[in-house]
Parts: sequence; C-alpha cells; structure tokens
Amino acid sequence: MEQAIKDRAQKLKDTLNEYARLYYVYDNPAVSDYDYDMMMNELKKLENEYPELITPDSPTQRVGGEALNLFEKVTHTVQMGSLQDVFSLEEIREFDERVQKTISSPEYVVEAKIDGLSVSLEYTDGIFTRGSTRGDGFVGEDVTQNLKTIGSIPLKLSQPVPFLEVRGEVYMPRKSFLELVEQQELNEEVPFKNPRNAAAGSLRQKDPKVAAKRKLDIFVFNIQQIEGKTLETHSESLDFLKELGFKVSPWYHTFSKIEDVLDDIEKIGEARGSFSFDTDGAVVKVNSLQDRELLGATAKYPKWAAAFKYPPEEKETTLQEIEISVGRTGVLTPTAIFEPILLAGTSVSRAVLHNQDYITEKDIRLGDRIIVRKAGEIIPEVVRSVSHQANSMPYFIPDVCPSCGEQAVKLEDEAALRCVNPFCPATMLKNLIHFASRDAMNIDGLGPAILKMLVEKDFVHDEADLYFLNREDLIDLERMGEKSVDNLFQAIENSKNNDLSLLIFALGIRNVGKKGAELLCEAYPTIDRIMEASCEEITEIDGIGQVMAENITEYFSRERSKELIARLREAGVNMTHESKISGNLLSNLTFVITGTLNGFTRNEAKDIIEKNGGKVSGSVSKKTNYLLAGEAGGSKLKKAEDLGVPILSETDFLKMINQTEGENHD
Ligand SMILES: NC(=O)c1ccc[n+]([C@@H]2O[C@H](COP(=O)([O-])OP(=O)(O)OC[C@H]3O[C@@H](n4cnc5c(N)ncnc54)[C@H](O)[C@@H]3O)[C@@H](O)[C@H]2O)c1
Ligand SMILES: [Zn+2]
Repeated sequence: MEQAIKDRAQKLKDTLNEYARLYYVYDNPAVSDYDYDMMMNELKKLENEYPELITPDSPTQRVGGEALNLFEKVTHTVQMGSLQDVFSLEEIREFDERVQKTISSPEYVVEAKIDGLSVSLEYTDGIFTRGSTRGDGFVGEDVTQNLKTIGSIPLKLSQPVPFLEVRGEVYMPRKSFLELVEQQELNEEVPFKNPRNAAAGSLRQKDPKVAAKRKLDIFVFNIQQIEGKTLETHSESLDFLKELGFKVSPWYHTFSKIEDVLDDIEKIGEARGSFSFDTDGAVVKVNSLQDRELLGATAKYPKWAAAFKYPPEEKETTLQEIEISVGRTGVLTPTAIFEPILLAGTSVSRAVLHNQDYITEKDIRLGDRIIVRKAGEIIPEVVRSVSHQANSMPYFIPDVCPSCGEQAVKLEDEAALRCVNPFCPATMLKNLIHFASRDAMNIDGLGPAILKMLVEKDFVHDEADLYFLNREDLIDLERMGEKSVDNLFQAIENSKNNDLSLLIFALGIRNVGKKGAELLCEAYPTIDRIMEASCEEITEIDGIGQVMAENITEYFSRERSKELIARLREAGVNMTHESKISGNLLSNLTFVITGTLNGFTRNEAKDIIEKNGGKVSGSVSKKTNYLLAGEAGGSKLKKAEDLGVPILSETDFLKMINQTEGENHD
C-alpha cells in the first residue's frame, strides 16, 4: 500500500475523531453532518479496500462519544448500537438482498429517523427507575433526573410489566429550538447550532431545572428487554409501547415489498420539511424479532436495519436582493432574497448569509446565480455563487442600522456589524432586560418574558415607561393576576429608591459597568453634575479611561437621554448618590481578610473597610497594610508573617473602627 493512502487514512481518522469529540462530548459540531458523513464514507471505502488500515481507534469501529464524568455511569445490558447508513435507494435494495440471503420473504418496517439523541429508559413493575444516554454504546450516563422533566416520558406505565427497557430518541421540537436560540442570543450566550445539539446539551445539564425549561420531547422506537410479555414483531412492540403510554415513532409502516419500502422513504423525504421535529433520514428494519436474531449484528450496528440519509438538497437560483435585519442584540444580519425554488418539499425564497466575512469569502454579489442548500437543518443557506452578472461589484453590508438609521459599528473580535444606539427600537427589549435585572434596578418579577410581552403589546418603549404602567393593561396580560400585578408595582416602586450608581449602570451606557458607575457617582453624586461634566473632567477620575469617558458624554449629549432622564425624574426615581465612604481614617490602607470572623461575615468586614475609605485585596503582598485574621487563617496568615505585615485580630479591628467612628463624631 502506498504511503499516501496510509497518510490519508490517518488524516481522516484524526479529523473524524476530533469532529466526533466536538459533536458528542461538547454538543458543538465543527462541520455539517453531511460533510462528516462524506468523510466517513471515504474512510470506510479505504478500509474496505485495505482492511489492514482498520484499527480499534478508527471512527468506523466506534459508536458515539464517551460518558462525561459529570454523571454516574450506566453499563448497558443490551448494547445501544448505531445504524449502518446508506445514501442512495440503490443501497437499500442491496441491504434487502443481503437480508434475503438469510431470511426468505422478509417484512420491513419503515420509520422516520428522528435527529436527536438516543436514550434508554428502564421500568421495574411499571415504574420508571433509570434513564441513560447511549455513550459509546456500552457505557452511558445516568440522566434520570433530567429525563423525568420530559412530560411525555411516563413515570408509571398503564400496566405493571415486571421489567422493561426501551430505547428512544430525545429531541427538541423546532419551535422550542428557535425560542431557545432567541433567548440565548438575548443572554449573549453562544447559541446551539441545531436542535440535535440543543437536545443533547440540555439533557446533559447538571441541574434538572435547566433541562426542565428546555421543552424536550421523546419518541420511543424499540424494546431492548422485556419480562412478562412475549412479542413476535417490531410493529407489534410499537403498538404495545403505545398502549403502555409511550409516545412512539411518529411515522411507521409495514411492507413486504421492497418497492413499497422505497416509496415510503420518498414520502418521508417529501413530508419531513413540515414535521415539527428534525428528521435526518428513514430507518428500514426487519419486522420479525426472530429474524433479527438470525441476522445478528456487527460490533457497531445490527444487520437487520439500515438508515437512509437524505442528501442535502441544492438548487440554483438568482439572487435578487440582500435584506439587512437587526436582531435583538443589535447584530446586523444579511439575508439573501432569491427567485423561489422548491427544496425538501417547501418553497424557499430566503437564506442566511451569516455576515460580511461569509459574503466576501464566497464573493456573493447582487444579481448572481447562486446555489442554495437545505440539509437537515431548518434554515437554508447560500452555498456559493456560480456566476456574476457583467459589471457587478463586490457586496458590502451598509453600515447603517435598518431599524434606527444610526451608523452600525464593527466591534473588536466580531465578524458582525452591530447597532450600538442605546435607543434603537430593535434592541430595546435587551436594554429593558438589563435595566430591570438584579444587578441593575433589581425589579423583582420584571423578567425577560414579561418585558417581551410589554414591548410586543406596545406598552413600553423605553425605561421610563416602566414607571408609568397602567394597572388594567397589566391585568389583561397573560398569566398576570391581581396579586402578581400588585407585587410588580411594589417592586417598581421600590426601585425608585435605588442609589444613582445603580441607575447609571442600568442605563446600559457602553463600557460602563457597575464599578465604572460607582466611580462616576463618587466623583459626581447627582445626575445633573454627571450630565454637566465634560469628557476631560470624567477622564480625570481614577479608574475611568478615555473610552469610557467618551461613551458617557456621548450618551448624555443625546436629546433622547435628556428626555429619558427627565421622565425618570418625573416618576420619582432617585437621582442622587449616597457615598459609601463615610469616614477616611482607613484611606490609603489596603486590607486582606482571612479565616472565619465571629461578629460579621467577610463581606460585612469588607463593607466596613470600604465605608471608611480603605481597600480590600484578595492576596497578601508587600503592599498590604493589615491582615485581618479570623480563626484558621491558613496560607495568607503565613505569608503575612513572612512579609512582616501587621496582623489584626477581630478585636483589634473593632477597636480600630470604633476609634474611627469616634473620631468622626468629634
Ligand atoms: N457534524 C459533525 O461534526 C458530526 C460528528 C459526529 C457525528 N455526526 C453525525 O452523527 C451521526 C452518526 O451518529 P450515530 O452513530 O448516532 O448514527 P446515526 O445518528 O446516523 O444513527 C443511529 C441513531 O439513530 C437514532 N434513531 C432515530 N430515530 C430512530 C428510529 N426511528 N429507529 C432507530 N434509530 C433511530 C438512534 O438513536 C441511533 O442512535 C451522523 O449523522 C453524523 O453525521 C456529526
Ligand atoms: Zn439601530
């Protein structure tokens, strides 16, 4: 065998193993399933031709990913194998021929292949006892608590079957996925790439409360083990599972002619665009359970089943327009608008172009002939440009926000353009969520869901509107009863007393965090003084740099800001800052706190020090003035001794503070 072939095989193994790790262990694929499958196919062909290339670490020999240490491990009594996959109807005929060598006139069941993750559910005397992921097929993860949050998994079966283990596919409905991604974008989290990864990521959350919020669902498709009931065929077992209370494969039909099998596969292909879940193929299974025994399995998959994978559909069309929309986080997204084409059973006229880098890399221009692809995923994408029109020019996303008309900017380390106008209607919801959040105005009960309704119903257009809400409007809102409206009004009322520094932080001025807001307020303790301060003056504040100072003055120079502040003032929102620093006897002194204190918590001690003008640092150095040591000081105590830093006991510290307060009273 040539060295080049060996090298190619090794390269494929390494790359596929890495892709599989990202996909199974981190739920974050680097390439599309189709591209992965095509590489896998190439490796399989090489290994077929040169069997000496097959090593135990080859991805062709292994199923799925490793179990994470986060969960208890579960050893599967019945192996949870994968499926042999095929990419043409011809290969389904070949599968049938292979089956026919062992079984005469086999009967087949065709099922939709759900794109989720495989789990095993165990029941003893009809009670759900344990659920686990597939893992590598032999050892999976115990995710019982998370599975219990899925409403369609029965906790008790309609019959007390002595023992039952079933296998099913947990998935995230498309609608839930779109909602989740929207939420993740608002929270500035990295969104999941597709419903399958979202389902896998959600089921492997350590906290079942998170999993519960993710709206997962399941289709059960096989009996792995059963006691107390004899079944002859697969279709019979699906019927029985239904009777027990399971949600089973949504599409299954039994056929005895291979032509009918092929027809049904095509029917699923046409219908799958309209399913509420992602379908990446069709599975053909031998129906008789006894025949399955005869056919057996390889180390990786059963020989009685085959998965047909639908190829991604691609079509050529003409790009008519590029529409720019602005999302809730202010990101400008280009969408291709083209002459409608029929893809995966639906008419398509729009596709994502991601960002400027994507457009530039593929040199996509207005008027181009383009190739659009729809694979398993929900949203089609523009794959490439086939040809440009004469005299066409490279396309650049205009740097203007389509919602507010202000200039959009490219932030560091981002491929995207963003609208940063604090009053852009497109990003208002996100600003409001920040405004009401715990660290900002801390308005309990005014979370993202309610704010979204308030914005959608046009009740709220900016932060000040929150203080002029109408009781009747709120009571009409979904899920808002009298009591919760009262509580909400009380929380809004309470927020009026917040310190000015919280309000400044809540306004969401670019680059102004909690700390920056506090520093600003220490220097300028009223809103009027802040608004009058010049950029130069603000830059002089210790801890505030040029950029932050510019952002602050730019914000307050806007007419909209002045109006907003005026209305907040009218509502009675506090506009002054009460300095935390009441004394200065500890000024210029740095403290480190260690050990357990008796009279107060470490945070309380920190507050006392800061109120008196001192600083608290996390580690002892030559610059430390005092170590405040409670019981069991440990390494910090040792270090302070070594460096000769004075050590204060709690009593010493109290004396020092009382002296301070005493002096203040003089
Ligand atoms: N994009 C990437 O980087 C990447 C990496 C690794 C794997 N993958 C993808 O993962 C897949 C390979 O994973 P696999 O080994 O799980 O194989 P598979 O997903 O192709 O098929 C096996 C699985 O199908 C599921 N299934 C769904 N509906 C079923 C039904 N009705 N009957 C029987 N089984 C059903 C089972 O849970 C089973 O585990 C490929 O599609 C591959 O593209 C992608
Ligand atoms: Zn805008």
